[in-house]
Amino acid sequence: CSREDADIAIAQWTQAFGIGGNVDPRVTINQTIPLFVALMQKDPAIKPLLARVNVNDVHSAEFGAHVLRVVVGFDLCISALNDGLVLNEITSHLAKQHAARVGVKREYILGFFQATLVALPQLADNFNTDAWYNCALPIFEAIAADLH
Ligand code: HEM
Repeated sequence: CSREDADIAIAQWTQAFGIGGNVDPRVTINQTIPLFVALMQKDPAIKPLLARVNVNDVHSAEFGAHVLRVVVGFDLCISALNDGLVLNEITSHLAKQHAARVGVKREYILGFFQATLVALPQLADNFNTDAWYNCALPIFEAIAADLH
């Protein structure tokens, strides 16, 4: 993840999900819900893990709040791409939070990376797959580091 890759990944993520700009957070939430829905269709074992955040109604305020926590958490990571020490602190914290949730598997987090690969080209101009692989994939891997 070169400095150039990082800058591209940050810019395209920000454009697509609108965090840090003037985009209504409801837009961000509505764009992210289908990623979780696709993940759960692929692997139904994910659904019970999200029962506490009202996954039975993905358009509920509770599920929206959960999705926003995920996006904001990921945004913190992406925004720290040019500061390895900070990035490491954030991903370590996220890794611990997920390791504490029994049933969350490494493949779910990596599946979420794949879901972003499908969604981002539709949301960002001239989406750069290489930059996303080089810079975003290591973030997902770091979040999954303590999972099996
Ligand atoms: C880049 C990807 C992800 C990020 C940045 C992320 C971030 C977060 C954050 C910030 C929380 C709240 C933690 C807390 O307050 O304790 C959370 C909770 C959680 N995440 Fe993730 N998450 C990601 C992907 C996933 C995926 C793919 C799954 C699939 C199973 C998942 C499962 C959970 C569960 C089960 C919780 C707890 C829900 C609850 O409050 O009951 N996460 N995540």
